[in-house]
Amino acid sequence: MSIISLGYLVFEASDLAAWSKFSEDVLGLMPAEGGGPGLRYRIDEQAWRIAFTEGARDDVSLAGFEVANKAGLEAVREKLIEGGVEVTQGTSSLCAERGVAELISCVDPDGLVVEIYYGATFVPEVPFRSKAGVRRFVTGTQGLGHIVLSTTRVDELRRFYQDLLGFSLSDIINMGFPDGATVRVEFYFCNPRHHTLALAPMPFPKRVLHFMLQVEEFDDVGFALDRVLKGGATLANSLGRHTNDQMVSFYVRTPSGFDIEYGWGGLAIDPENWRVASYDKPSSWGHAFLGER
Ligand SMILES: Cc1ccc(O)c(O)c1CC[C@@H]1C(=O)CC[C@]2(C)C(=O)CC[C@@H]12
Ligand SMILES: [Fe+2]
Repeated sequence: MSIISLGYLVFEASDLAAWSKFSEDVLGLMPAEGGGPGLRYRIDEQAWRIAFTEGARDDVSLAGFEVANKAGLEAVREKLIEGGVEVTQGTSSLCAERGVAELISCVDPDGLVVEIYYGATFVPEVPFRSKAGVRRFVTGTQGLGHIVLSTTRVDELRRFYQDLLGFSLSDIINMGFPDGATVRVEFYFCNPRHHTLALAPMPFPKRVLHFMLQVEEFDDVGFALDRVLKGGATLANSLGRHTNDQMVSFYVRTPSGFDIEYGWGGLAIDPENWRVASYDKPSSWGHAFLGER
């Protein structure tokens, strides 16, 4: 009884007009109906998945993780409290704003607000439709995608996400950099998506290095790549295939300075029978680094 998916993400962004154009015209997200100030987008039947509020940080400000039901919420609440984490009950107006039945809120060791909820709102009567022509994003039991956090406190974050929230290690990649440094990135799953969370112990001025959205059809990666090149957005890493989850993807620089990975073909694992693996490189081909950070 623990976390079953990454359900929603909120970012604080300084240029909402740029994000609005980028989200719809490049990424192919669908504006959500209603919802307070800022921007809110859908990628499937869920009422919203990704939101932006105006602010100077240009970083992720909140991650919403899903539990199956009330029993799941109580189990996670107990683990957090036992682990010494302060837990706040979401008010009914906050639940209404998020469109969930119930939520609790806490803060991870790096200061990221984490909400745990069940009972998300679905709007099947308004089908997902992308102005840019994206057919389907891969969500469902795999949740919205994955997020990679940069940190200098990997031990504390591992304790929080693995020992308290119940994430499991998928694998470890020891990445060598041209300057001779190696970074040990840890990948974690909570459902059949190979990783929902990764922890990268490297200095970066933001918490989020990138988050990943996966499309069902390979051509929708190609069409998105065309829109990036045509729309003047910066390609951060070229098309490539990752060693661990076998995802074919590219990375595009967002208006907030972190990246979005746009991918297809990621491995769906059997969470009950997974063995940890190690790799010594991030990609079997491609993902050439193009954009300055
Ligand atoms: C290695 C890998 C496997 C699967 C993924 O979904 C994935 O994003 C990665 C790359 C992770 C890694 C990262 O996000 C931190 C910044 C890194 C080190 C880069 O600059 C390239 C690879 C990136
Ligand atoms: Fe990724």
